[in-house]
Amino acid sequence: METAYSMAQVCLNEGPCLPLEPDLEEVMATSRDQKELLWAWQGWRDAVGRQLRMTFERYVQLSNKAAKLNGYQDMGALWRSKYESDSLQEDLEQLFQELQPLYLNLHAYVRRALYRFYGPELIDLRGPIPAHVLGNMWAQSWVNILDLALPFPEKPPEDITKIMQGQHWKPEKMFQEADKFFTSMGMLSTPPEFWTNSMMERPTDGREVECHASAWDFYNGQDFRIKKCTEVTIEDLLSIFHQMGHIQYFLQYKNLSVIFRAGANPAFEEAVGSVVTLSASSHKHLLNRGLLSQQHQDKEEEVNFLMSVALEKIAFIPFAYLMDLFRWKVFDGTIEKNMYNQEWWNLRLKYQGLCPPIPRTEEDFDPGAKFHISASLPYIRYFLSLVLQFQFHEALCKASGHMGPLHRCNIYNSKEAGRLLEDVLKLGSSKPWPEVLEKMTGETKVSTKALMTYFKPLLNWLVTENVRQGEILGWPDFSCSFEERE
Ligand SMILES: O=C(CCC(O)(O)[C@H](Cc1ccccc1)NC(=O)c1ccccc1)N[C@@H](Cc1ccccc1)C(=O)O
Ligand SMILES: [Zn+2]
Repeated sequence: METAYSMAQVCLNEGPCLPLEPDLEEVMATSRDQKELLWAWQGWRDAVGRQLRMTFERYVQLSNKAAKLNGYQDMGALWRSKYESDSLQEDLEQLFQELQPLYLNLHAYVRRALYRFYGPELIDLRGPIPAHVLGNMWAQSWVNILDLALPFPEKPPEDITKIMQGQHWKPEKMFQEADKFFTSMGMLSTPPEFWTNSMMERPTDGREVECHASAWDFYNGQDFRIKKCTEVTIEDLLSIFHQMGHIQYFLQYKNLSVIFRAGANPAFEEAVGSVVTLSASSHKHLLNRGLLSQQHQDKEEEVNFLMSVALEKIAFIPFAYLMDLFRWKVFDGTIEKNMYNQEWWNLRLKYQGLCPPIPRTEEDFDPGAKFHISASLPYIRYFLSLVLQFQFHEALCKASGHMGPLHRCNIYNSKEAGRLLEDVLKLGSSKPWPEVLEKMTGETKVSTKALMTYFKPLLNWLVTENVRQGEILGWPDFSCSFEERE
């Protein structure tokens, strides 16, 4: 399934066939022609999802067999056991409910912005949003339609990708930039092997590679690598920070017994790189690194900035939650194989407030169009990481002596924050993760408080704006309409 996903392409009538990275993702990110977006969206699902369906059915059977032979109810139970909690699903639902007001306000606001651009024939102001116009192949991040959803369009942010390309950034420099962030905090730098053994660009010698980024620990205390088909964009720079967070964890726990060379739990592994990205994407840091020229941000520019972070992080919440809600139900038999696609879209409607842009059938297998489903990679780790990374950010900012709003904090150069983060990462998985969380934040429970604090100024603005527009929160018109569109 993973190979089929990594090799899939969508062919133009006459002319080239386009791979997902960078071509189809570029179309989904930049096209404002809903027919072109539909072509890429449907083409990818025809090329990947449909092909994986039969294999996925067999994969479910074999996975459950393996899980049962290892004493678990089903594979979903085995995946959840990694978090060592007998109230995991209830705790996750609680976190999701706490974040709903933020998501519903963002959804209503973005729906209005898309209505303004695409019109009433595509957008129903009381209904779900079609999944192909959100700027991302899976509608998991909406940051690429910031231009359509900018609160103060007369004060557009600088285009960092253009600035990077204008400064002739190369992939290696992007990796050095991320490495420098960690060393600026007094943390560990990558060994020479990293720079010779990593694959930082898609090979041009014809080798077919899996382009979805990943970081690898070779468990010999010396060999650590990243594999990524890097493009010179701000999105890829931030993705590299995420990958270098995995590498930093490897470096910090490399002297532990091999059994403990892992994150405190899978969400901790994902949160490390993402927490550094919160600082790296701050206006202060990008200015300091010469990627922005505008000195200060006024109130309105700050709302614009918070909107860009929310389009990345808040839009992600329901997607990251439903990915394993779906798979847990497939593994425990609640979702039978002849209902995979309709149940997938039921969850996409219920949690994300999205509709497919065209009718879907059980010939399709749309979940398979996402890497982690084809690669059998659990996803709830990213949902939990989203909450954790703001809890970590708050703790590290406090350690660095930051005063003022959380969204203005940048822990670059902070040796105090570096020491706190090091002390936590050095533990690997040698302590129960609530103890590790307590060492970092003083709390033993995952809490949405820090995330809500970070976005408070934006939520205030969103609520005011949505009330002013008379928006309906949610999607009472829950049917997905497919009337023919020119
Ligand atoms: O998939 C990723 C990044 C890849 C990864 O770094 O999480 C990678 C996934 C992977 C790929 C192949 C084999 C195994 C895992 N994870 C790692 O490289 C990794 C994971 C655990 C320990 C060490 C490395 N991010 C998710 C979610 C995400 C995260 C952050 C920002 C945006 C979106 C996505 O793109 O949907
Ligand atoms: Zn990761």
